[in-house]
Amino acid sequence: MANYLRKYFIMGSQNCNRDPEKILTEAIAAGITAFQFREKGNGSLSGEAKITLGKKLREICRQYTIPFFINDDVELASVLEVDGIHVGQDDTSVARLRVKFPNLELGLSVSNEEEFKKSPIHLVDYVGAGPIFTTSTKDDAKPAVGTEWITFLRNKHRHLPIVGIGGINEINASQVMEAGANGVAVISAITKAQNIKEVVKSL
Ligand SMILES: Cc1ncc(COP(=O)(O)OP(=O)(O)O)c(N)n1
Ligand SMILES: Cc1nc(C(=O)O)sc1CCOP(=O)(O)O
Ligand SMILES: [Mg+2]
Repeated sequence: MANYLRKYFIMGSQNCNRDPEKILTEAIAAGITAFQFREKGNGSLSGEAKITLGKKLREICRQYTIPFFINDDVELASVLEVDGIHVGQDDTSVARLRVKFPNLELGLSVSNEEEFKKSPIHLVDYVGAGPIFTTSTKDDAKPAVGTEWITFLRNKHRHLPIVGIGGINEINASQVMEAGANGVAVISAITKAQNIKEVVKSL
């Protein structure tokens, strides 16, 4: 059941202080199980530059058979021949995506009870639950919800694939798993790591 969620790495060039291709290649060698291209926020690329980087990162994932997700950008989903799409509550609806991309994995962010109530859980392959801890990576992140949020979702849906996100690192990842998550999604824990191999192993 969605084993690819276990160590889910998310990255865009705006998160990197060195070559994103090198960071992704090191993270794959270290054992990540999925990758999401999230080119978004201050300093991110757009237009042709975004597509060019997306193609390079997609090719690396293809080479190592790592599932490749795109964040938000539905047009790029086809261009990059992605394995899956991750959307939030205010992005393209999961219902539309399910019709347009019947064979892709679909992930949806669910950050609180209000969002949970209006989410078509039966249409998604997994939910991204967070921010579990405080994060400085996403400017418009909602308030941290703690690992209780994972427990809440797990009690509602015993078999729902859940990935925790937000402020997760090699030290607190075990709390997220113990609360019932299938995996952890991280950005800065890997992009800012001194030693990617050690961090991914510890996750
Ligand atoms: C695995 C995963 N979970 C949550 C998110 C956040 O998605 P969203 O709420 O749409 O916010 P942005 O990432 O688009 O800023 C995610 N990307 N991945
Ligand atoms: C992209 C994203 N989504 C979040 C959510 O709560 O939905 S938190 C977040 C940023 C995660 O970055 P880091 O691992 O560096 O904290
Ligand atoms: Mg989004």
